[in-house]
Amino acid sequence: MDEQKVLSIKGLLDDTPEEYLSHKEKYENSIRKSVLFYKTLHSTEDENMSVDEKTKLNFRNIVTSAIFKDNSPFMLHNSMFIPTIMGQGTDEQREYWMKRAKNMEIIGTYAQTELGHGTFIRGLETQATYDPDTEEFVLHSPVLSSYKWWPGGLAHTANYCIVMARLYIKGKSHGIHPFMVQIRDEETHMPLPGIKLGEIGAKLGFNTVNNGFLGFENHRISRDRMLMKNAQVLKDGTFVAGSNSKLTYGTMVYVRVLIVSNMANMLAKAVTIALRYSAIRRQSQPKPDEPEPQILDYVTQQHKLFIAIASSHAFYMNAMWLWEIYYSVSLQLASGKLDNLPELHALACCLKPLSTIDATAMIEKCRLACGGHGYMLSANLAQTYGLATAAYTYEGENTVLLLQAARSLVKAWVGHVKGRPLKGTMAYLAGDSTVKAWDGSIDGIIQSFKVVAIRKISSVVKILQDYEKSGLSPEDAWNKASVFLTAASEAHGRAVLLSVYKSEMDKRAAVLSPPLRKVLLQLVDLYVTYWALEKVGDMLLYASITDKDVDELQRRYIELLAAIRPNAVGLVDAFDFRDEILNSTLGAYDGRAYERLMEEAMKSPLNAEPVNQTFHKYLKPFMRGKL
Ligand SMILES: CC(C)(COP(=O)(O)OP(=O)(O)OC[C@H]1O[C@@H](n2cnc3c(N)ncnc32)[C@H](O)[C@@H]1OP(=O)(O)O)[C@@H](O)C(=O)NCCC(=O)NCCSC(=O)/C=C/CCCCCCCCCCCCC(=O)O
Ligand SMILES: Cc1cc2nc3c(=O)[nH]c(=O)nc-3n(C[C@H](O)[C@H](O)[C@H](O)COP(=O)(O)OP(=O)(O)OC[C@H]3O[C@@H](n4cnc5c(N)ncnc54)[C@H](O)[C@@H]3O)c2cc1C
Repeated sequence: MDEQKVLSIKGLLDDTPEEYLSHKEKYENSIRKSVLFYKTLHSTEDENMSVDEKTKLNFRNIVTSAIFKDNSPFMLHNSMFIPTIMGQGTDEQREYWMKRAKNMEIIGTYAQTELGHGTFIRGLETQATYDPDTEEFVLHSPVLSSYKWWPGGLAHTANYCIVMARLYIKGKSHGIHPFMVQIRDEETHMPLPGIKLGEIGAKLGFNTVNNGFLGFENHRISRDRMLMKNAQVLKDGTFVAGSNSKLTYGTMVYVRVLIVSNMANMLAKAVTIALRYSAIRRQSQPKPDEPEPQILDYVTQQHKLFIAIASSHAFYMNAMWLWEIYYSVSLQLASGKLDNLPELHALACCLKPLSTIDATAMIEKCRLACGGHGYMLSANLAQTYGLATAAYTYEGENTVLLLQAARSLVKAWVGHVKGRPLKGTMAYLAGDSTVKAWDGSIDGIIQSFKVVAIRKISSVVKILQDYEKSGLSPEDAWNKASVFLTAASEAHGRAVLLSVYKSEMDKRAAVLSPPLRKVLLQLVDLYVTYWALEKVGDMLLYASITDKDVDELQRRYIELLAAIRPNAVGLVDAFDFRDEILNSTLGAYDGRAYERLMEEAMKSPLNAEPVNQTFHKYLKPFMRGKL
């Protein structure tokens, strides 16, 4: 977005420090900013969102997620409401609803999770009962646990939403399907009859996303409000099943792919803040006759921060790679070819968890690396953590997704043992898993991660088979082995993250200037070496690493930190975040952290007066023994 647009947005926003607003004021301020922002953003977009509308949407998501500290109440409109219309609507439904949604004539959200169910979609209780006499669906929330609970923007912002409900026809359940439901009057914004709406309350973060609850009391919608691309209900109530019931879960796969790039973005913001602050902060005096050094010169500080730079690059490369796979599978699905969907699902179920686990931990490490000032809300590290850690849970809780990936890995391995060929990102499982001697090169270490994954998958399959031989049901065997099933998925995910980061960088290296190539490949080396040391137990067990090899790896790691140090500030400047986007007293480009901390402190309402009224009301009588 060009300079003028950003500046005009900044001017339009005219931000008041959200930290001192009430819960209600925060929401109202966020609506004000969102409206102004989208008005400006909208005018910069190609009106005919071309073929790859999702890429354009991703752009809008990127900027939206970046410009709001706690995210916008419009977030779900772009990230799930519109993608669901695109992915689940018939051509005519897309034609009608996409126009209204893209022009912001309506604001939508995605209501799937209920008070009683989030992970187990097949357990959702919201009912959509077809009435052939009136050709309508009757939406009903039979019990409290069936209330929709969590959807962003649902409480007071959206006037439409996609409701994932259980379809009943003549008393028979036909599974979960998407329904377009108007929830508020377009003129008065009052909830429509038979619809209960409200906000779910204050949260760890996301406090301006307006997460809400929704209950139905026999609310009727016309038949054409069921999004019928993947399954249909005819006028007479005949149900026409789709080619694969999981196609209705398509939006979740899309968002999981989006989250990997979002984690790259979040982590880049946090490490920009922490690293710039580490360059201006001076502390302690290791050498008596020298001035206090920049804390960035402490190797422990480099250890905390440089991996975050490399991880952001790794997530970004993996996200772009995964996005390509998503895009090609989407085109295949559109032509009825489903056989690559399981692999895409398994990949998303690995990379979304690993990127959120790593990003959450590393963003927290960035905060901790900034001492007391990192604890200030004005540093914008706590809020960034709050946004990232939410992604551990939403869009499929990480444990559950890793178990989903394990399901695919176990099936692939069992098939391989029976002679079925492996393909795509699991083809390496057919490779030789015996490591004669440790190979400390980048490719050698990546190969060792693949061996670790092969060995973990094969051993957990053996555990499962032994449990079943002992008489346990497959479900009980699965549950008993589940800790090591998630470990096998993580190992597979690590192998994918490392090999894709390396191969994607190799592709780009050829067009980079030699100095830039050198620095970026140092980050690849740092990433691979860091994880080899983090997973040294696995390397000892499965990859024949010796104590001498570990010693060499540690020395290489230390040298890499030293090599990256001169370019560290340049590497975070290269993320090119404007101060308005970083929104941080510690991370501003000019390095005036202390002045900004003081400026922000003076905005505290408590500083409006030298003596607070509680002195005369409470303190003074208390201290005088007169209370
Ligand atoms: C998968 C489950 C956990 C289990 O479902 P179940 O029905 O029990 O299925 P199983 O029996 O286990 O498996 C059956 C088979 O189906 C296959 N399967 C399952 N799911 C899928 C799928 N999605 N696709 C394809 N296939 C699937 C499975 O492999 C089995 O196959 P087989 O039998 O082995 O052959 C399921 O219940 C589940 O998915 N649960 C999770 C629920 C969930 O994800 N909920 C999400 C609700 S919406 C939400 O949380 C929204 C949150 C807010 C989102 C905000 C978005 C922000 C994005 C970022 C914005 C900014 C971006 C900026 C970008 C940048 O910064 O760059
Ligand atoms: C900030 C935020 C925004 C959200 N926005 C939306 C939204 O816009 N729309 C929407 O529909 N939803 C939204 N959600 C809801 C989110 O999708 C759910 O919270 C998530 O799917 C997890 O479901 P749950 O909360 O019911 O937890 P549960 O499914 O009850 O899981 C709780 C715990 O039980 C464990 N567990 C559950 N099942 C299994 C299993 N099979 N095996 C092993 N362990 C298991 C999990 O590991 C988890 O730790 C949002 C959530 C958050 C935090």
